[in-house]
Amino acid sequence: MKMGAIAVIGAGKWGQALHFALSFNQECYITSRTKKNIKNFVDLDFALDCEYLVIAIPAQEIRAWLKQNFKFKGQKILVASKGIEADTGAFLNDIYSSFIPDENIGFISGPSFAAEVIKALPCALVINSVSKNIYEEYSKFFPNFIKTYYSSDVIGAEVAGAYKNVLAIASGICEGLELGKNAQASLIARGLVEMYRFGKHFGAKESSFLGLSGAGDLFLTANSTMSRNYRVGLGLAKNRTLKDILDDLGEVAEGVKTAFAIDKLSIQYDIYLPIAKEVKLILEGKNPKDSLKDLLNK
Ligand SMILES: NC(=O)C1=CN([C@@H]2O[C@H](COP(=O)(O)OP(=O)(O)OC[C@H]3O[C@@H](n4cnc5c(N)ncnc54)[C@H](O)[C@@H]3O)[C@@H](O)[C@H]2O)C=CC1
Ligand SMILES: O=C(CO)COP(=O)(O)O
Repeated sequence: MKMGAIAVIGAGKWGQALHFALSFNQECYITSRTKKNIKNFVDLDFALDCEYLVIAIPAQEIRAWLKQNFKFKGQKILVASKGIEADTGAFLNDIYSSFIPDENIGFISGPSFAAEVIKALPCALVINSVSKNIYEEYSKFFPNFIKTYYSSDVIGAEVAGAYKNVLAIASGICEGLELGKNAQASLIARGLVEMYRFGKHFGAKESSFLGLSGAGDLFLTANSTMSRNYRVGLGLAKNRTLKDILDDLGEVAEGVKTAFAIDKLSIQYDIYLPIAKEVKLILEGKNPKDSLKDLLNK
């Protein structure tokens, strides 16, 4: 194994932004399914032999990708994806845990549009891991325009990062329906309560929802057309079909599949999640105006 070497796996928007940021203090490699003209682009085998691996592929692809490609030989993983597996309702940490010991896994969370990170604009992020060593080792790799914090609340970070994408869809719908800023702020605030209720069920800490991973990322994503999930919501409110919206987007909007995962878990564990439920129903074709009426009267 190449000790001390770092590689990013997945050269989408976030993978490329992280590669850019992680190249400030050291050489950082990057790989993806198709060859790209990026500095230090390497093949997958070269990347998998690095001690530090930042994985930025869509949540729904992770299990199959790990099965097909990954062999654990002591690598330290930083998970950059935000989502819950739709088919099973599995959290990403559970998926990674069956391939890699928990002490070798960290999750990066917090408000971070790739388009701003790749311009070296400042932001603050959280590295979440049961092992503080993972935070200490990874935080040294980050450039000085990114401040990193440590948290051991892996499930809190995971839930917050995944749930805010669903709420960003709801917030985009709110703007698309021209319901006004009062409605949008009400939706986001109730969304925060809802995602904490969900997280608490799985043992997440309240502090994660009050900080960068929860409120920070939610306020960012649910207030900006820079968010792909928000733009999905805008399209749904304008009665565009989901297929049409996603074809146009050409990038992943994790909230779409995650809405189904959350709904599955909400039924399985009997957790009251009215906003996520309506997002899932709208994705299945319910008229957003009917969802609004139902939310106001619940
Ligand atoms: N774009 C952003 O601002 C941020 C994105 N994220 C998260 O990072 C993850 C990736 O997002 P983006 O890079 O923005 O998406 P993207 O749509 O720009 O790129 C996804 C990349 O994953 C690759 N990919 C897809 N399926 C794959 C597979 N089976 N095996 C290997 N590679 C595969 C694609 O080729 C593509 O390069 C998502 O979970 C997203 O929520 C997190 C923070 C910020
Ligand atoms: O997670 C993000 C910012 O923190 C990116 O959000 P979108 O995937 O909605 O663009």
